[in-house]
Formats: sequence, C-alpha cells, structure tokens
Amino acid sequence: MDTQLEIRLKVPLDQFVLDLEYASAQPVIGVFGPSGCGKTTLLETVAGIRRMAGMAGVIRFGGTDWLDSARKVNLPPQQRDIGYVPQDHLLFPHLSVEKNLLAGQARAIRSRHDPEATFRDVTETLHLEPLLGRTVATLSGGECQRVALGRALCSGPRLLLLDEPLASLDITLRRRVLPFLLKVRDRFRIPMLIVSHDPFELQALCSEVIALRRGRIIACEPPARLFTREDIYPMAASQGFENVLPSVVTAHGGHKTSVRLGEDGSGPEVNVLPVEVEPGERLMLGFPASDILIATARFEGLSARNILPAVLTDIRPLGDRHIALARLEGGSLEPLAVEITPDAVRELGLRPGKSVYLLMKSSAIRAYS
Ligand SMILES: Nc1ncnc2c1ncn2[C@@H]1O[C@H](COP(=O)(O)OP(=O)(O)OP(=O)(O)O)[C@@H](O)[C@H]1O
Repeated sequence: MDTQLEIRLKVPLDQFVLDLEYASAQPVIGVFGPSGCGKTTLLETVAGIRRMAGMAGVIRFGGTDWLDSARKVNLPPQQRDIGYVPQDHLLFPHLSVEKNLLAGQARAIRSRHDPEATFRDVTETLHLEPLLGRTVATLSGGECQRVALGRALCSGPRLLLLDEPLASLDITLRRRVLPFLLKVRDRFRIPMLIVSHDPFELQALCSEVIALRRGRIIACEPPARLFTREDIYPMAASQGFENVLPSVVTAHGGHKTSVRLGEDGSGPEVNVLPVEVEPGERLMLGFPASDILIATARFEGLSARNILPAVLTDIRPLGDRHIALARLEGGSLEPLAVEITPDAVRELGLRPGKSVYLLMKSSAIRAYS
C-alpha cells in the first residue's frame, strides 16, 4: 500500500513538544491517549486550523504537501480538501438542517464529485431526510452529530477528521450513532483520522490506532493489539474493557440472534440476545473482558450459550489481575482479552499454547446493528 498520510511535526506546547513521525496507508486511523496528550492539537494541525509560532515539519496527504515549513508551504484549511468535525460540531443553530448541509457543500473548493448526488447519498446514509426542514436548535445531541458528519461529507473531502465524534453523547446514544459512522466508513470509503478516548469506538472503526503520551507516539498498531498491550490496557480498561468483533447474522428468531464472527462471517458461531436484524446483516459485538470465563475442559450442563474452543496466546500480569489473550478456533480473528485472577492462572495451569474453552453468556455480549 502507498503511504497516504505522512506527518513529521514539532509543535511547542505549554508543557511539552508535540513531536511526531508517522506515515501510514491505512484507511481509518485512530488517535488515542489521556487528556492533554496532544490529540486535538494533532488533528487541528493536520486540518490547518492550528498555526502556532515555532511549528515545524511536514504534513503530506495523497502526495500533496499541506505543510512543509522548510519550503514555507502551509495551505489554509479550505485548500486541504478535508471534512472536519470538531468536538462541539459548530453547526449554525438557527438554520435548517438542509441549509447547514448546503453550507458544507458551498465550502467544497474543487468539484470532483456531483454535489447533488453526494447530498442525496449523505442524507440517505445518515437518515437525515426527516430532519431536513428542522432548525438545528431543535435537534437532539445524536441528531446534531449526524448533521455535522453530513455537512463534512457534503464538501466532498479527501480526508475526514473527527474529533471525539461521540464524546458529547451519553453511552446509549453513542452506541446508536456509532453504526452511522460505520456506514459512512463503508459507504464513502474516505480516509479518516479519528480522535477518541473510547477504545470501543476505535476498535469498531479503525484499522490502526496511534497512542500518544505527552506529545509522542508510544505505540501504533491495529486496535485489538494496541489495547491489549500491558502499557495501554490499564488506560483502555479504566471503565471496563470490551473486545470488539464484527459479525454477520446467520439466523434471527425466537429468543436469540445467531451470528458468525468476522467481517465476512467466516468465524465461529455465537448466540446473542435477539436483535432486530435480518440474516446477512452485520452486527458489531462487544465482549466484556471481565465477563468471559476460561475452562480447561468442555463441561456439560452449563447455562452459558456460547462455549468456544480457543488457544491461549499470552498471559500478562496487570496489577492485581492477569489478562489472558485467547485466539478463537476457526476464522482469523485477533485474540480476545480475558480478565482473570492470578490464582486461576496458577490453579488451572494456564500458559501460552494451552487449549481452552471460552464461556460467554448471550446476555453478556452487547450487539450493535
Ligand atoms: N495554543 C496553545 N499553546 C500552547 N499550549 C497549548 C495550546 N493549546 C493547547 N496547549 C496545550 O497542549 C497540550 C495538549 O492539548 P490538546 O488539546 O491537544 O490535548 P488532547 O489530548 O486533545 O486533550 P483532551 O483529550 O482533553 O481534549 C495541553 O497541555 C494544552 O494545555
């Protein structure tokens, strides 16, 4: 894959220097890290909104230099072909949804796209048709986020920059708006750079995640691998860690929905509580690391509906617990993180390479359509 985004940057801040070297061809890149580590500064610098004294380096996207301080190149935001959705969405509150979307379109600088077709596509993908005549001031938080995303898309961007796209929403609403982001990713296939402190969102959306600490990259990996690292997991698990896996619905009815894990549904079968979906549709599943049990034998007479053979790939001490990484048999999924006590590790003789079963109650698995 050719490098799409290249960043070599030094930006002096209050307490430290944002100091990065990064190049990637990944389509959807996440930026993760504690508050104040430089995530928004990075995004705003890529957008061309943040222009600070002492800033030096190169930002190149798709072969175009957006910033090259040595050559005194620093394109203004409107020449960078970006769609930027800031944390507080900055919609025009007294204008209708339609006018807000058209304002995005008016900002398009070169028309590589058909603005009317894009408008139709965006409103349909984000289910904005019923809202077009409403003024923004009357919308809910989740609706505002969808409009802000729509406005950014209507400008026909080559790169979407999203700053904590769901952070202003409560957890229930966040999980309801996330599927729209997934639809945007899959429908428009525009590269994205997404700042978020939510490992769930980043696992669901991104192919690669950068972890920052005090302005420096401390890790850069596919999300499932990044969040299960010993130095990242405690940060990612502060509110409980969920393994996120895509799946394809195989059957729906009665008291359960059955899916097969994996983007293409080639992984093992799992049962979840009933969800309003049709066979063939995709579901994003969340498996809380603290709700998965490990067994060394296949016991009979358990109420858990999911008993999946797996192989342990690693066991890592993390403070008062251990995390075991277990690769499910069948398919090519990343290993799942399972929280377990040191006593259980010792008494069950758990070690990398050991074959085990993962036990999951259907009701412990969260499904998002
Ligand atoms: N204009 C500025 N001049 C100097 N320092 C700044 C400026 N803006 C922000 N900073 C400092 O840079 C650091 C990074 O801020 P930034 O907003 O990029 O962090 P963040 O990771 O996005 O945080 P959060 O998750 O809380 O939004 C902070 O210590 C902040 O005080």
